[in-house]
Amino acid sequence: MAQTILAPAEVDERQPPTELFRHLRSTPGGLRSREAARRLTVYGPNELSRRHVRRWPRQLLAQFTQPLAVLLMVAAVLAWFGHAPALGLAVVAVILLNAAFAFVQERQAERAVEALAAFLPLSARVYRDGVLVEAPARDLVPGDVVEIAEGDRISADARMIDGSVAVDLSTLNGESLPVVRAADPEHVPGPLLEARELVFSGTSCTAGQARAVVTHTGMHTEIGRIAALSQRGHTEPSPLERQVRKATWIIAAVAVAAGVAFLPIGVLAGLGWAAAITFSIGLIVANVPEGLLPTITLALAAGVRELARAGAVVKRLSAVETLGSTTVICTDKTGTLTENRMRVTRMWAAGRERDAADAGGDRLLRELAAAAATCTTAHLAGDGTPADSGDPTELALLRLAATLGVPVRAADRDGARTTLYAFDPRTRRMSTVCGGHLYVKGAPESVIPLCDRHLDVAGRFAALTGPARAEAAEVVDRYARTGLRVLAVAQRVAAPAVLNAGRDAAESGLTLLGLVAMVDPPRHAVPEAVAAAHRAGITVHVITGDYGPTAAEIAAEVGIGGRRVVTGAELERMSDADLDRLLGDGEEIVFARSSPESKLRICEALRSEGHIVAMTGDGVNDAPALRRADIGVAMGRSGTDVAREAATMVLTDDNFATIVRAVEAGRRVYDNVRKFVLYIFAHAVPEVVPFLIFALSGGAVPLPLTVLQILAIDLGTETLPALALGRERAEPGLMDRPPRPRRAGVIDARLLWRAWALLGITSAVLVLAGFFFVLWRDGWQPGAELTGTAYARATTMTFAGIVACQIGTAFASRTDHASLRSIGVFSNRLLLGGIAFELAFAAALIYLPPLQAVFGTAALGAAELALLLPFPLLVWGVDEIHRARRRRRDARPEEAPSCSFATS
Ligand SMILES: Nc1ncnc2c1ncn2[C@@H]1O[C@H](COP(=O)(O)OP(=O)(O)OP(=O)(O)O)[C@@H](O)[C@H]1O
Repeated sequence: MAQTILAPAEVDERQPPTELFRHLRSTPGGLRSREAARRLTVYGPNELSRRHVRRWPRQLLAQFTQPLAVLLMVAAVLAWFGHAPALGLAVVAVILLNAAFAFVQERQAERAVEALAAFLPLSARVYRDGVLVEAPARDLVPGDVVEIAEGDRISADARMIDGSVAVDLSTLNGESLPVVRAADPEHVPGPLLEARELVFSGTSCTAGQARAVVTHTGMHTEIGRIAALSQRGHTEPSPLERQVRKATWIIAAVAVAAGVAFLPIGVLAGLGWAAAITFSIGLIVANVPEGLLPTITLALAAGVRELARAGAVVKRLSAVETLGSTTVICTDKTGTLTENRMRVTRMWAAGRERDAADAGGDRLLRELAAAAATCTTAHLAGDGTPADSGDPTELALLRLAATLGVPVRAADRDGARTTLYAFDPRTRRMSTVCGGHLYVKGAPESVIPLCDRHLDVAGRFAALTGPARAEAAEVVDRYARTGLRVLAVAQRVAAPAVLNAGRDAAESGLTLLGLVAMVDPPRHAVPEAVAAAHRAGITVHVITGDYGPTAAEIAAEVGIGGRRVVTGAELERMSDADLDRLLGDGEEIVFARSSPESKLRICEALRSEGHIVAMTGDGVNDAPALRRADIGVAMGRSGTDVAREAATMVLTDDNFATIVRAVEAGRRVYDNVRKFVLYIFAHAVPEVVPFLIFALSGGAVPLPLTVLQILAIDLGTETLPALALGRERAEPGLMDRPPRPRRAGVIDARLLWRAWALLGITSAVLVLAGFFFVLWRDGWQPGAELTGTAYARATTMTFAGIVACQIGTAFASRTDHASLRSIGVFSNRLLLGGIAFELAFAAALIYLPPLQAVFGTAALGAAELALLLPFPLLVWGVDEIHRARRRRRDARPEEAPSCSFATS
């Protein structure tokens, strides 16, 4: 069919469908795939090309206007005027290096988030070669005929050709109320966005089902024309980043205060103004933690990337840290705890019960299976679609009918159907009308009350009396208690006009044909994941549309909670205060037959109690609860596009176990941020104390460290080990701790105590010991002048001492609680590499003559090196003992932290 195609702008979507098809050279059966492929090369992929705004120059420039950079610039200028041009140049180098470092890290973080889009490709159901297939939305072309159903994101501008849908147009016009769109065979004038017969790319379908022919794709769609929408949104800093920014400021203020305070002290100690100014500046530059923020952003981005690989795509960097403090997970049952692979195992009709495998010989059970299979819209593989498509419950019914020898072919079923009353999650039933027959299937409590007749033991129609109802109810409960999902199937024979007249009129006076019960086994990784969540102090509630006893049994099989079941009706009657009390008990609850509104209500109640809530959902109506939860979790496979858009995290494997893995990753990232903050903070004490000694001795002790040596440590030797700490693996016991309280700061008193008091003071003592050792060997007397190589060797020893101590600090920082042995001394290869770099850098500074000249260093001899050798071990050892004592204290029962939110 090689022919010319209209340019996109020439397609008039308002003309009647027959003309539109002619213009688009298509048919209601869609395009052939060869033709679609040809059009794809002509029109290009159906995606919004980002306007290529060059952002990087602005981003790079922004690095230099950061307040901390400005502070450093002031320092550089002061150094210049203070006759210390070398220091001035060094500070400029620091500014440049920092800006480059931050810029690269920010770009990497941005890319990590952008790359996630590839994990969540949008797809569309489109007719190709007359068959309905699922294709990537980017492959849609004008002329394609697509099917649109509840929960779909509409991926191209299209004109409806049959059916009707409710559409949420808020992305185009800001209106949040859905509007109804339906096919219209006429030419309809009026404003484009208000046209009743058109649907637009970027909007979503909230109800109904329809077919439509694509008129515009990619940048030719309405949304493509709205240029602003194709630009990237502004990313908010995460709470962790905000906290760290605040802490950075506090530390910068302390550094400046210390620097300024040093000035008069230095002068009084006989340093002279120029040297004192140089020193103040050095102190400030060294202690302003410039690289902290970008490093944290990068750690979060690394977490995002790793989570995506594990099957959890998060859309915001901040979600990673929120995940780590999750206290409650509210999960669906079907597909999340279970495999969503249903198989009918038991059947009941006319007082007879059979295993599905043995039911083939029973006429009534075969008729029951055929009726249930007729009341479906799913497709088995090879029957109109290449793979199974549709609701797993319906696929199970289609398979059952085929096994019992009464297969229902999709083409016959759809051809005979005159009306479809789609599955309504509120009433929990669906019906189809074929001529004079109505077939209904759904939750037994929904279907049986509409029945007034049933098949009696002899297979004749009889009134559905009280005892017969009681018998059916008893069977339902008995099946449900073993974890089976039970559906009731009913029919009605009446005049087609009555059955097609509307749902309420049609679904009454039904005849109960029987019950089918299906297994949906729990996913095998779930019990272990639930146990892990419990050890981590996380409560798991199940919120499901399924029947109470079924849900309670599945919950019990995977290890969730007591057997407290609250039905949707009970929840509706419950006051807010009662709900708070119920949730406050800490008991795990199964909310059965619940509605999307109850999800929202439970979420609100938990959040108001201070919980951090992760909530799963897959339907259109779940979107508000997903938005409201701290972490809205949508299903990548079975969920609707609408739920995926509302969620913060999308599970590409729909598996509960992945949520728990994501919580663990969140905790680990947060822990690692603390690790490198600890490491970076610890050096402050051994750098500052020597100056205090110099100042307090009134200059009797020479200044133990030069400014450039400080800069070499903070901006040279330490950088790689700090980054490597951000990549530490999870510490043992990470998931045995209770969740971090919502308000806990990343930099707390314990961290500061460990950094400054424990690691810092130990290092300072060792460093000074090294310094005095060199002085003593040189026969120095207090108050005596030290010059030349002797002084250079002494300061070099301080420099090398700090480097050696920081190696010990790096190993100590690797764990928060656990012993180093439990994680393996050599398990962080990056850190080993970082330390090797640190040693090589330090050695170059100490032994290479050109660098000696710049940094005022001198070669150290064997005795000095021998003295330095135990420093790392001593620093690490002190911290190891501290952690061991803490572990012992935590293990004492009366002081052990509670591992369960319930009992805390
Ligand atoms: N395709 C269907 N046709 C008729 N009834 C159905 C269909 N699917 C589900 N039901 C009935 O509606 C009930 C609720 O289904 P719904 O899809 O809301 O929740 P669910 O899949 O059981 O569980 P979850 O909320 O955990 O995903 C089911 O228990 C079943 O009785």
